Amino acid sequence: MNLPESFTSYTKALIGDGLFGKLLHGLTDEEPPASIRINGMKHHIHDEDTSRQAIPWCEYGMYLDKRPAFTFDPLFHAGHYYVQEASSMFLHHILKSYISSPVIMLDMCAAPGGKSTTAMGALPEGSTLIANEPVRQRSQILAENIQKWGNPGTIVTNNYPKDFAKSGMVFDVILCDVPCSGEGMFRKDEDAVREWSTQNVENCRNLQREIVAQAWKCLSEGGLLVYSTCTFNAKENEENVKWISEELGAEILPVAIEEQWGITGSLLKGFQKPVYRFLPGVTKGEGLFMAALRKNGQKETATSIGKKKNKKEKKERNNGIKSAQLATSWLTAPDNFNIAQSGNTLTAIPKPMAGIYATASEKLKVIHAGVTLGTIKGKDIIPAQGLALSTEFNTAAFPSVELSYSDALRYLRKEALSLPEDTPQGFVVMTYHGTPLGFSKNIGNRANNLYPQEWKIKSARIPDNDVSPL
Ligand SMILES: C[S@@+](CC[C@H](N)C(=O)[O-])C[C@H]1O[C@@H](n2cnc3c(N)ncnc32)[C@H](O)[C@@H]1O
Repeated sequence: MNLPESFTSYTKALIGDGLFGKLLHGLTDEEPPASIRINGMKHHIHDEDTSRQAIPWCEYGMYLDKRPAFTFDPLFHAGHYYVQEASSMFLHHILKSYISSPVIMLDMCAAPGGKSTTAMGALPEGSTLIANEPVRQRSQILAENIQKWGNPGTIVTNNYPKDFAKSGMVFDVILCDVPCSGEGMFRKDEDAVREWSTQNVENCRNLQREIVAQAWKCLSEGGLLVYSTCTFNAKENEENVKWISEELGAEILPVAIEEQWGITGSLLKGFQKPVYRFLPGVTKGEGLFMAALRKNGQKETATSIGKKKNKKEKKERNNGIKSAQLATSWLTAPDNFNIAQSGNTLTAIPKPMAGIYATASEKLKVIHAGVTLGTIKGKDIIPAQGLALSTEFNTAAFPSVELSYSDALRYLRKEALSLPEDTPQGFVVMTYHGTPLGFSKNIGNRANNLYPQEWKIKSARIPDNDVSPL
């Protein structure tokens, strides 16, 4: 790896020769450790499994001995786990340290969804998360990953931070996992090395401050801001945290850590505040920086938004009422939801998030919310992929067909499958190891594969054996 000279000289001066030697070894001689994070709402972790190499700062995280081709694991597509490098899971530890009752959280820079799904595993039940991504194409990937995860308490938006600042919405917790110069990605992504420059570090720093300044306007008094980058330099890290503290008045919060985790503290001279840096070669994970900050002031929660009623929401609910009666039987606890109709699409919105959903629909570009139930087509409602993957899905509402490993991959490649002869006509859930993958429509002589075109596996290869790490 050819590290840029100005990166090397700056970083050496910042972290010292000893740490730099370890970092260099980590970047050039060590394989990036493979790790996944289990979806606790879909998959049970067996405590007695002593072979599991736990990630100490996240109860759902585990290191793997090798990196399987996750694409060929149907359970990966069904949202049983997320492939995430270990350092990023530190967000779980921060949220667990400071959040103990339901909150409304905003993930401002959320695609592809690693930290949003981490947050969902850490926040108390009854919380709502808005996962936002301003880049349109990336917001679609985010919506896909959020739906695979299957937690109904999520809204996905496609907006810029200034849109949130204008919306008047407030949040108890905001994560700014800001775009950065990506030094922490050097060993995984050669483009990160090629694209690095001191000018880009400066540009990133300015953009990061802009994002945080807008986010700050949406943070409730007493609210928690988590600032995060995947880069090493102090300009985008300590200097920004110092700026947030001095210019915006944030309190920098300590998080309990253990020495053997190998997390490095502040490297900026004269700034001895609690911040957390993960260096390859020192920590078992990729490069990352995180800090927890509090907006000082009288504690008030954003949950009051959830109590606001909105005319638009009521109208949508009334329009959808007939089809809604049918679609609610598709949920395990329909009484916990309101049904919203937008165009021909029916969506189930958890009652505690009704108010925030209404406000978000009015002020922001919402591209996914709650559980997408289906699309009305004539007398039919075509069940949605999001329903099949939701943790709220009542699987008993449809007949199901259990697929073999190779058929499951064929289904995920959107190939037509022939179903057993005794399969009833109509919509059928395709399962693998009892887990829903999606729907087909059995029309007698054949079955239409309803797996979303944009989600399908593109590779034609089918491994002989199941590659699942679970
Ligand atoms: C570090 S990545 C986020 C990774 C994500 N949090 C995860 O864990 O999967 C930063 C994201 O910020 C988005 N972004 C770019 N410009 C932005 C802006 N002006 N405001 C907010 N986000 C922006 C990028 O498109 C990118 O998806």
